[in-house]
Amino acid sequence: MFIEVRNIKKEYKTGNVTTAALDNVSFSLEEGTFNVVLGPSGSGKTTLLNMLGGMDWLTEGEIKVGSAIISKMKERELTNYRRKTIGFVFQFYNIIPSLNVFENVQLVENLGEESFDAKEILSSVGLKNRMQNFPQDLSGGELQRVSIARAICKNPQLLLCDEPTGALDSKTGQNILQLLKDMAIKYKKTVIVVTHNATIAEVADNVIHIKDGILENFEVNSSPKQIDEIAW
Ligand SMILES: Nc1ncnc2c1ncn2[C@@H]1O[C@H](COP(=O)(O)OP(=O)(O)OP(=O)(O)O)[C@@H](O)[C@H]1O
Repeated sequence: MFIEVRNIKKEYKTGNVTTAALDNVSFSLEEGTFNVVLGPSGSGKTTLLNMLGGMDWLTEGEIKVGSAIISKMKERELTNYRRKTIGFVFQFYNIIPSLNVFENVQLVENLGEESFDAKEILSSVGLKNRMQNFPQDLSGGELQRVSIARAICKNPQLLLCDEPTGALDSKTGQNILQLLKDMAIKYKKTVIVVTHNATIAEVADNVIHIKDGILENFEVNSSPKQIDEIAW
C-alpha cells in the first residue's frame, strides 16, 4: 500500500475547548488511485488532507506514505516531504497574479529531483497557447489547470486537492476532474480529492466517508463511473 493511515487522531485546542477534528481514522490507499474524501462541512476533510500533506502534527496515530512514516518526522524532514512528495491543488487556485502562466509553473521546476518540463506539463493540461498570458486573462477552469500543472510539475507522488471544482460550473468541473484522473492513470500519481459533493465520489476508485471526525465508511468502487456520466 502506498498510503497507510493508522488510528489517527487530531485535536485542536482553543482556550479551554478541545475539538477532535479526526478521531481514530484508519485506511489505506494504493498507488495510482483516484480517491475522494466525502463529508459535510466541519467533518474533518481538510484536516485529513493537511495531515497527509505534512502541514501539521497528529495528536495520536501513524501515517505512512511510501516508505516514510511522516507522523514521526521533525519540521525539517516534513518541509522536505512537502516539497518533494506532495502537490497541492486548492479551490481558489493560489496563482501568483504578477507572473504569467509559464512563470507560475516554472517556479516549482527546481523543487523536485525529477521535475517535468514546465512547457510540457502546460501543454498536457491544454494550455500550450496560454503560457504568456497573465492570470487575469484566464477563466476559472484555465486557472485551475495552471494550478494542477504547477502541482504536478515537480513530479510529486501524491496530489492533494481541496475542493478543486468548488468554484467551477459543472462542465468545467468535469474537465478538471478528468484532468486529475488522467494524472492518476497517465503519471501514476495517487490523487486525493476533498469534496462535500457526493456526485463527484461516483467517479472515484475509493471513497472515504467522514462525519464528525470519524471514518463512517471506506467504500471501494469496483466500477467507478466515467466523468462524462456525472453532472452536478
Ligand atoms: N486550526 C484549527 N483550530 C481549531 N479548530 C480547527 C482548526 N482547524 C479545523 N478546526 C475544527 O476542526 C473541525 C474540522 O474542520 P475541517 O476544516 O477539517 O473540516 P472540513 O470537513 O474540511 O470542513 P469544510 O468542508 O467546511 O471546509 C471543525 O470543527 C473545525 O472548526
